[in-house]
Amino acid sequence: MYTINPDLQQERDGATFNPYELTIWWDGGTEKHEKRKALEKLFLEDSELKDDLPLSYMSHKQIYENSVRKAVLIAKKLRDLHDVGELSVDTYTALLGGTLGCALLKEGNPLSVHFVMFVPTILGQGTMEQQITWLSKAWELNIIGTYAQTELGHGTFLRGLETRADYDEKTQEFVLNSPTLTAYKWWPGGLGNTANYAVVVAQLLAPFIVQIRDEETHMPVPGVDIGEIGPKLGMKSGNNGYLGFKNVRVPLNHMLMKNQQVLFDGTYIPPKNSALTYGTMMFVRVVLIRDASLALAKASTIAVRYSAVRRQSPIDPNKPEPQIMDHITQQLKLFPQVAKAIVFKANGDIIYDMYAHVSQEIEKGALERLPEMHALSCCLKAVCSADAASGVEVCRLACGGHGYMDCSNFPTLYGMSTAVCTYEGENTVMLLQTARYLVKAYGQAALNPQVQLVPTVAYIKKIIEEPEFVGFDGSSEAIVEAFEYVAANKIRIAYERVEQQRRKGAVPEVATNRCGIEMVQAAELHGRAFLAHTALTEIQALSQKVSPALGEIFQLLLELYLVDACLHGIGDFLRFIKLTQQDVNGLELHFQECLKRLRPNVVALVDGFDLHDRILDSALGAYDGNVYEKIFDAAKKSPLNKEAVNASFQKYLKPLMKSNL
Ligand SMILES: CCC/C=C/C(=O)SCCNC(=O)CCNC(=O)[C@H](O)C(C)(C)COP(=O)([O-])OP(=O)([O-])OC[C@H]1O[C@@H](n2cnc3c(N)ncnc32)[C@H](O)[C@@H]1OP(=O)([O-])[O-]
Ligand SMILES: Cc1cc2nc3c(=O)[nH]c(=O)nc-3n(C[C@H](O)[C@H](O)[C@H](O)COP(=O)(O)OP(=O)(O)OC[C@H]3O[C@@H](n4cnc5c(N)ncnc54)[C@H](O)[C@@H]3O)c2cc1C
Repeated sequence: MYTINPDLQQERDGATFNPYELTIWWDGGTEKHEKRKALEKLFLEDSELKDDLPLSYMSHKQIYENSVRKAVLIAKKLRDLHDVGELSVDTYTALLGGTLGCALLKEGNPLSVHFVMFVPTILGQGTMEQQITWLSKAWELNIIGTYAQTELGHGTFLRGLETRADYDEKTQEFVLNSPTLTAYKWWPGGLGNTANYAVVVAQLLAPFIVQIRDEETHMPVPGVDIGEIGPKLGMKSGNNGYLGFKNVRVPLNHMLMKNQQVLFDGTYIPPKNSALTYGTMMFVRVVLIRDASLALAKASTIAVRYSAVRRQSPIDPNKPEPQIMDHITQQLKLFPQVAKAIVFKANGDIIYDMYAHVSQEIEKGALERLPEMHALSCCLKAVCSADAASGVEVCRLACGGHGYMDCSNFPTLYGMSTAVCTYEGENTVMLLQTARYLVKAYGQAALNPQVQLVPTVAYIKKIIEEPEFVGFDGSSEAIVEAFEYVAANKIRIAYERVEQQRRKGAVPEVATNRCGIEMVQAAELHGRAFLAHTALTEIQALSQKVSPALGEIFQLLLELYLVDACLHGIGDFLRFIKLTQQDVNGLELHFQECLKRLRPNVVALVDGFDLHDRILDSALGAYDGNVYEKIFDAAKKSPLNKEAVNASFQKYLKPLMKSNL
């Protein structure tokens, strides 16, 4: 019998808005919502896509083989959808890392990098002719590719990559070599045992399409040394691999030549902007902002539902134990994560649209907005992924001991979300990229007050025009303005310290390294100021478009997000703005007031994310809230419970116990 836990039901009955309305916004409209539901039905009800045994009880090899089996089933279904004309970009996204994809292959899909990086690189870096040659084969999965850039010795510093592609004019071929152990490609997803082609980034820092396995036998082609890199913290079925080359020859036209060319006679024509080679990474960084929102939505759904069901420790000694959500410190942990999920979602959508616009301009040869887009995508990728990973961990801790169980799904969620802090550009490195741009922008504005800065950094000029911040009243508008003011001052400090170092004779790179701490702080605050600004404009506008009941909730989430963000950075605010004791008290009380006001609606809010139980895959977070039954059922699946006495008793324990007699 399907019964809903009464505490959870009571929460739902007490909500003041309809979660379905939130779901429709979250999904991007009714049509997209219906498509998502149909897709979930198609994939989640397929018994072949379910795992009988939890992954924790499978071996490394079993996990991989099972993931390939399922990845192929998913790919076949995608092909069927394609044949009936029902395949859209949204479908791909959902199935390759989105919520649905993570439900079907919770530890990663060995074909993800094929779709997320191999195909986009051909699109972004290949000439029209190269696209015609490779794209249909890749879409149809006649070939399976990966993106092999990182090496054992270098991931961040791409100019330090050691893989060589030397041009042989006589045969008009490139010869690929890994001259050292550290030149081996290391990490690419799907490279271990799955892919037979790879985009290989080699010096001259260009992408090459290289066949790495035979199309029939799947044996590595001569001169290629491939393997899988072994177990990792998470993403256990990503099939990350290594790859070395010894005199592997590829034709000249296997170098992807949209942005840079090598002619038959070996003449090299460099790209208009060297960063164009890094285009695929920018695209993925943009997508990762939405992924951060999804990670927080999942984690907060699990922890909020559990906190409505779990009762512990009386608050009033004369009353029964309350739902743990009534401990205010529990609200402190959970509610900001719900608010961040919504704010990151709104930001992710905006950035995605901005990226689409900028990449259209780039296609036409207009590169003016590329640096701005790069700077923004880097710091947002860093800030959102870091907040998502720490938010998932906060939610796990908020579930006490049971949060530590695999069956809570927090270990997997954490493994997946913390990986984002490293891949597609390690977060500190990303912040330093943004900082470099910000410091330059500040310098331009400081030297020439008439200079026009691009919209996302235009606020920097305010502190030059009006060095004093006046009129902080604790409102959302004032917090956003203060955030920009604080960020601008942090950028100013980074700029001034870099200049000081340069005056002392340091070359720019050394000066930047000496000021790295100021630089990352400035970039983080710039990211947070952008998130706050967009949250204000987008969520306020959104509140007007939905029902008054939901509008009120959006406003409340906005306030909660902003006050929480402000209190987290209060040291910086106090440093640059004349806040009084009363102002800070006001912020603290406002924050607590937000928690109190959100309390009756928080279950409905996470219900509004509408995450299917299979997507959550958590004994603690299921819609029905039958937590204890589900924890027990999960424990029963342990192979150690299949026999009353384990063989180790006779073999080891008993002799030990007897020898003590
Ligand atoms: C499912 C998961 C799959 C995971 C897959 C992966 O992880 S795949 C592997 C993922 N791997 C990674 O993510 C590796 C991370 N590493 C990198 O991306 C780069 O090596 C780097 C950006 C750190 C430095 O690069 P560098 O040493 O060549 O550059 P520099 O610092 O000397 O700056 C030179 C100029 O270029 C500019 N610029 C740079 N990038 C871009 C861009 N994308 N766009 C536009 N512009 C860009 C920069 O701002 C600067 O401009 P300025 O100031 O001169 O006007
Ligand atoms: C799960 C996963 C999947 C991946 N998939 C792929 C893939 O499909 N294809 C692929 O090519 N790669 C892939 N990668 C590799 C990934 O892109 C790199 O690991 C990442 O770019 C970081 O590079 P690194 O490992 O060299 O770190 P490092 O650069 O060695 O970082 C180590 C430390 O050094 C610091 N550091 C490095 N440079 C600087 C600097 N300039 N200034 C200040 N600090 C610095 C960093 O901040 C960090 O604290 C994957 C990685 C993971 C974890």
